[in-house]
Order: sequence, then C-alpha cells, then structure tokens
Amino acid sequence: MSLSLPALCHAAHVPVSSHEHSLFHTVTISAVTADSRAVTPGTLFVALPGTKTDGRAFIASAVTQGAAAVLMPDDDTPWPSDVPQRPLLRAENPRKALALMAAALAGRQPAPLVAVTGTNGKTSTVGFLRQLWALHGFRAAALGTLGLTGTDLPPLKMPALTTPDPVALANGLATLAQAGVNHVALEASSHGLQQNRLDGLHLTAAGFTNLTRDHLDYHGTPEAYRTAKLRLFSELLPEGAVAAANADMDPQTLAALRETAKARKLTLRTVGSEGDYIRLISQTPLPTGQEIVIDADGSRHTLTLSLPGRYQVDNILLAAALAAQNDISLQDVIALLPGLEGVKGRMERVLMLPDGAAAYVDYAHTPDALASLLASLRPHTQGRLIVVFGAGGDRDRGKRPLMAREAAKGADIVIITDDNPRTEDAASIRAEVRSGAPDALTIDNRRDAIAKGLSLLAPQDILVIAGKGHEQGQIIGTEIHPFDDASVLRELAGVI
Ligand SMILES: CC(=O)N[C@H]1[C@@H](OP(=O)(O)OP(=O)(O)OC[C@H]2O[C@@H](n3ccc(=O)[nH]c3=O)[C@H](O)[C@@H]2O)O[C@H](CO)[C@@H](O)[C@@H]1O[C@H](C)C(=O)N[C@@H](C)C(=O)N[C@H](CCC(=O)O)C(=O)O
Ligand SMILES: Nc1ncnc2c1ncn2[C@@H]1O[C@H](COP(=O)(O)OP(=O)(O)OP(=O)(O)O)[C@@H](O)[C@H]1O
Ligand SMILES: N[C@H](CCC[C@H](N)C(=O)O)C(=O)O
Ligand SMILES: [Mg+2]
Repeated sequence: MSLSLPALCHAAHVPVSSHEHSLFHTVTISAVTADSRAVTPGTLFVALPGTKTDGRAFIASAVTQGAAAVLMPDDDTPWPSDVPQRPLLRAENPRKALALMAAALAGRQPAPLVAVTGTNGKTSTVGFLRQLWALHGFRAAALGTLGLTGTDLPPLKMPALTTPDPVALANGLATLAQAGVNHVALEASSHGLQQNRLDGLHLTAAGFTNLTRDHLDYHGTPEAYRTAKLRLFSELLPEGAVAAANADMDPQTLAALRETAKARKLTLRTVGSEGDYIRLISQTPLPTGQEIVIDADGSRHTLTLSLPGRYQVDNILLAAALAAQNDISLQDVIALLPGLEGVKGRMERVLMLPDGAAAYVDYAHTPDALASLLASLRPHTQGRLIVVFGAGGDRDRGKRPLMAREAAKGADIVIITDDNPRTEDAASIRAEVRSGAPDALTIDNRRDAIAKGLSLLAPQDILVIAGKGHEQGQIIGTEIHPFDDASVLRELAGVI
C-alpha cells in the first residue's frame, strides 16, 4: 500500500505542523526502511543512530537510491551538505515512528496476535500456542527464534532474530493475514521491546514466562531488563486485553506486572502452582512424559502430557491461558493439551539406547534454564546426569560462572565446551565458565565434548547437550560453521 507523507506522519504521530519542504504534501511513500541498502524510489528512509554505526551517515546513499523522504531523530543534526534536499521529518522516538509507519503501510495484521516475553520459554510457549490453535482447526503460525513455523504457510523469509525488525515484522504479518493465517503467536525479546520493534503491532494478548538473569551486557542492570520486558504490558498491549503470566515467576516482576495490569485495565490470568486462572495441583514424571492435575474453569482435570519436564508445564499452561479467547473456550483448550508435541531443540530426546541410557538436546543458555533443565531431567534417570554446555561469546559475561555453578549443582558430570565464541577468545570464555565449576572437564571442540559425554554414558544415565538446541551452526569469529548437536549425537552413536 502507498500513503501520502502527511497520512504516514499522522499514523506515526509525527508532528507535521512546521513542515516546509515543497514536496511534503504531494509525495507518496510506498515503503519505509532504516537500512539505506534497502531503499528504492518512493521509500522513506529512517536514519537511526545504532550500536555499531549511525544511519545518519547513510542519508546521501539513501537519497542517491531514490529516497523520497527522510526521518531523523528530533535533535540538531543538520541535513548533510551536498545532498539534494528531500522532505525531512523529525521524531522524538524515530524507532517507534518507523514501527508505526511500517505497520500503516503493510496493512491488516492477523488477529488474534499474541506476543510472549520472558527470559526463558518464549519459543516453547509460542510453539505450544500455535499447536493448540492448529489442533483446534485454525490456520496458525509462530514467529521467533525458530523463524516462522506452522503448516500451510505462505513462503516468507524472516530475519534470523527472535523478534524481527519492525519492517520485516509488519510485512510478514500482513502476508500471513492475506494468506488467511489469522492466529499468530510471536516472541517479544527484550532487545526487540527496547528497540520498539513491536510498537506497530495490534496485539490481542500477551504472556510473560519468567524473569531471570540474561542480557545484562545490553540492558546494563536487572531493573532496566525488567522494564524493557514490562513495556509489552505497560505500553504495547491495548487496554482491556488479556495478559497471562506464570504465577511462580520472581515476585518482584509479578508484583510489577500486577500493578501494570491494574493501571492499564488488563485482564491478568496467572498459571502455575500459585495460578488463579489455571492452578497446577500436582505433577508426576512418567518415563516418557508426565501426569498433571490442574484446577481450571471450576473443575479438576487429570492429564497425561507426552512431554517430560516440570518447566514445560509452565509453558504449556501459559500457552493454554493465552489460547482461551473468544473463539475457543478454556475447556476446549484443556482437552487439547495431551496432543501437544515437543518444540524443536527444547528438551528433545535424540537417543534412547537399549541399556536405558538417553541423550537429549536442549537450548538452555542461562543459569536458570540450566538449573530448570537439570532439575527436570533428574527424575527421569536412575543413573547419572551428564551435561555438556558452553557460553556464547559477545554476550552477557556475568552469566558464565553462574551457568557453571548451576550445572555443577544439577548434574553429576559437567563438561564445558564451546558455544558460539563469536569474536571472543574461546579459551577465555571456557575459563570464565569454569571458574563457576572448578571440577568440570573442559573440552574445546564441541564434537569431542559430545563424544566424551557419550563415552561416559552408563546404563540408565542421561546425557544432555545444552545451549544450542535447534541451532545449525557454531559461530567462530563472524563465520558460521555448520554444526547440529542432534546430528552429531546420532552420528557418534552410529544411529543415522
Ligand atoms: C544490538 C542490536 O540489537 N542491534 C539491532 C539493531 O541494530 P542497530 O540499530 O544497533 O544497527 P547498527 O548496525 O548500529 O546500524 C545503525 C543504523 O544504520 C543503518 N545502516 C547501516 C549500514 C548501512 O550501510 N546503511 C544503513 O542504513 C542500519 O540499518 C541501522 O538502522 O537493529 C537492527 C535492525 O532491527 C538489528 O538487526 C540489530 O540486531 C543485531 C544484528 C543483533 O545481533 N541483535 C541481537 C542481540 C538481538 O536482537 N537478539 C534478540 C534475542 C535475544 C534473546 O532473547 O536471547 C532478538 O530479538 O533476536
Ligand atoms: N519456563 C521455563 N523456566 C525455566 N527454564 C525454561 C523454561 N522454558 C524453557 N526453559 C529453558 O530455557 C531454554 C530455552 O527455551 P526457549 O527457547 O523456549 O526460550 P526463549 O525464551 O525463546 O529463549 P531465547 O531468548 O533464546 O529466544 C529451554 O531449552 C530450557 O532449557
Ligand atoms: N537469543 C540468545 C541465544 C543464545 C544461544 C547460545 N547458543 C549462544 O550463542 O549464546 C542470544 O542471542 O543471546
Ligand atoms: Mg526464543
């Protein structure tokens, strides 16, 4: 769709009163982007100061490529000399303006459109929510760390981020809606929330899994990290919408969420052992899954889930609370829970050996995720629990020893290895990790570490390879080397 510049300014709440460029009232905008390389004639270029570079340095090349107008932060930055004039807009929050403009140009979004935030469990929860909708017969999609997932979807290439940039997001959602996919669940990362990537969305509900340590490299303090996550409820979710949360999350965040929900007249549904919407009464691990007893909708239900792991119940109940909306009742949702399948790379059992030993792949890459993972696997083994993991480079350094401490607490044997060292020195990362688990084995090559873990497996033991889950590569420097924990496990075990 195309819009006149004044109409676009109106949609993005960008003030137009003092605008003087002669073309301002006549120019038509067909696209918006913050990347000069994506500018084509008729595009409005949003010049954003970023973390690595400054978009304002690319105004000249945007104009050369046909930019019809430019939007900049509302400061004193002058129009670059020697660049032909174009209508110039200024916005106090240009990232927000970009998101609102992208949404206005893209057109109708799917509804229900549900966002899930939290440190851990977003991918799992949106995956379960998508499955519940699909099991009920709706055309549904999930969008996040795993990309776009679902069946019978239009071909769409999304950026490899948990929350895509606002232009890709608005265009992708509009494509889904046009194709008749009207139930969409997406992940709201703290980076995405902080950078206004979701500000153009018309959300119908939102969920909060939990808040524990991660990403302090980016947010600076736990408070700033919490505030970024809470934006989903304090600013993005419309008044009166459903907010759902795990009642067992950290009390300070839950209290803040309750306050926000009250101020914004959100309907807050809590789930878990302290939940008021769905209460978990008991959970019993079974050899390949678990039995849960829940109170919901005024009655008690005993259900067998085909997925192991106590924390998966938290994610499943959160998904259930988000699924139950106008078009599907809570009773109907509950009846679908036994049909749920695991989400790729999340507590995925890859090997079941004849002697009762098993190997899993999981995406735990925070201290709390490792603790929850190991505690959840413990009841499933009569033998020992062996964990292989590492910590990512160019990411929160403080979490490294804390992850190791949780690994040492929860497992009998800990093997530290590499997990995407990126531009950092891999040996230094391993050393920082090991400072939290001095008795751990350290093996630099991830394949060798997995082989070592397998060689230690005795009957009834469990081996879990954590941190990469679905990932298909090991990032060393800026290069991605193909690597898949599950395939390596199968290959080494001779099960292809
Ligand atoms: C730190 C961070 O989040 N950066 C994101 C941010 O980039 P930025 O604005 O800082 O970009 P920059 O590279 O400094 O460039 C500034 C501006 O110049 C523009 N530019 C640049 C070059 C050029 O030739 N022309 C041009 O116009 C850029 O398009 C940009 O608008 O905005 C970009 C567009 O939305 C994102 O792609 C980029 O994500 C980077 C690649 C990234 O790695 N992000 C990770 C940390 C992230 O977001 N992760 C979360 C998940 C975390 C989790 O939950 O575990 C996620 O949602 O995936
Ligand atoms: N509710 C939960 N509580 C604690 N740990 C969890 C929970 N759900 C999942 N985990 C752990 O966190 C890992 C990541 O889960 P998932 O991919 O669903 O989270 P995410 O929030 O999407 O992560 P990311 O921020 O990387 O996108 C899982 O593999 C598991 O180890
Ligand atoms: N979304 C997370 C994923 C971490 C996965 C882990 N394999 C790593 O590279 O640290 C991040 O970008 O921090
Ligand atoms: Mg995710």
